[in-house]
Amino acid sequence: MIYTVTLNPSIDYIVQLETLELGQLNRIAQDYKFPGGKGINVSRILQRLGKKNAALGFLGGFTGDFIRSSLEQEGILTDFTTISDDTRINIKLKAQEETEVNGQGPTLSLAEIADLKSRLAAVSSQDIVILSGSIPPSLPRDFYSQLIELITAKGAHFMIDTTGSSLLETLEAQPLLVKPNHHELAELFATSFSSIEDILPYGQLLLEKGAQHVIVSLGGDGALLFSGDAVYQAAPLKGTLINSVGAGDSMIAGFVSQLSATPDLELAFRYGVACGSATAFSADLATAAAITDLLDQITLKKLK
Ligand SMILES: Nc1ncnc2c1ncn2[C@@H]1O[C@H](COP(=O)(O)OP(=O)(O)O)[C@@H](O)[C@H]1O
Ligand SMILES: O=P(O)(O)OC[C@H]1O[C@](O)(COP(=O)(O)O)[C@@H](O)[C@@H]1O
Repeated sequence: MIYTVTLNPSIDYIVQLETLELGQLNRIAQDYKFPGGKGINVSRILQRLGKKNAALGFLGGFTGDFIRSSLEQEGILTDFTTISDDTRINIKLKAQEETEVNGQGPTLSLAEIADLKSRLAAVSSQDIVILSGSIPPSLPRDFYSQLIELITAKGAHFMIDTTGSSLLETLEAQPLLVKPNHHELAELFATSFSSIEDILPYGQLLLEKGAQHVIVSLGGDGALLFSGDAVYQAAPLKGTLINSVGAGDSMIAGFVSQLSATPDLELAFRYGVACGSATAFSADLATAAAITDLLDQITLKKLK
């Protein structure tokens, strides 16, 4: 079974405007509300790919109710911890350029935190747990490490998608996958990249530090996969960018959906790229049909 854990879910409020003028009254052309947060996006794509999974994390208030019922309507198993504070709303402004305004997240009580841990204690060696997204401010900074200790003690595998020291600290526990985008990777090692060649040593460094597979996503420029001594590059896919929110999460879902079923790494990477791009070309997350349409268009090059 695949579990996703979203410590800081959100309603993603997508707002489209012709132009955004700060300090003026702006009228919205179109808006959408989607259940969001990184692990929740992974769950939604896994479900569309026919992979049974359960979504865990903290949900509270009217915003939390919206997310829970949206996921249940899509047939996703939910096992969230109910909290007394409201789940956040993240604003995604699509005007001349994309601007994101993400909330900090709710305050959590000790009992709520203990409840999440007890739900996760049910995992076994057959399971994969996907830990994804930011940590609400009331949780200790090493909270992911605490969860990883609990998960690996049960023999389950995990993947993690977070940033900064929260990511680095978890590498020695050998995550199945980490997927920084190139900005996050540069920030992680206080450097900057001007070419694919610049990125290669840092992807390999994440493997050396313990990750089993590394994907470095490059937004509209494709992606790189590092595994063992091999490095693959996926060429960019052409299409009209509609909403890139959730593209990275979709990529993780596509990759893990295959990795959990076959040892064919290239196929898993193709699925990852197809899911990421299909989401970037959609208003909401990608549909199964949109993903299948893109699968044949992906070109992989083995760099090493
Ligand atoms: N504009 C785009 N055109 C085509 N594919 C895209 C586009 N944006 C994202 N993708 C696909 O989705 C993947 C993840 O997107 P990215 O923006 O790098 O991740 P994140 O959302 O984590 O920042 C990319 O590696 C790429 O395959
Ligand atoms: O937990 P964070 O880092 O604030 O990110 C949450 C946001 O990330 C998203 O999961 C999208 O993530 P990606 O675009 O990286 O795939 C949104 O749904 C959500 O608003």
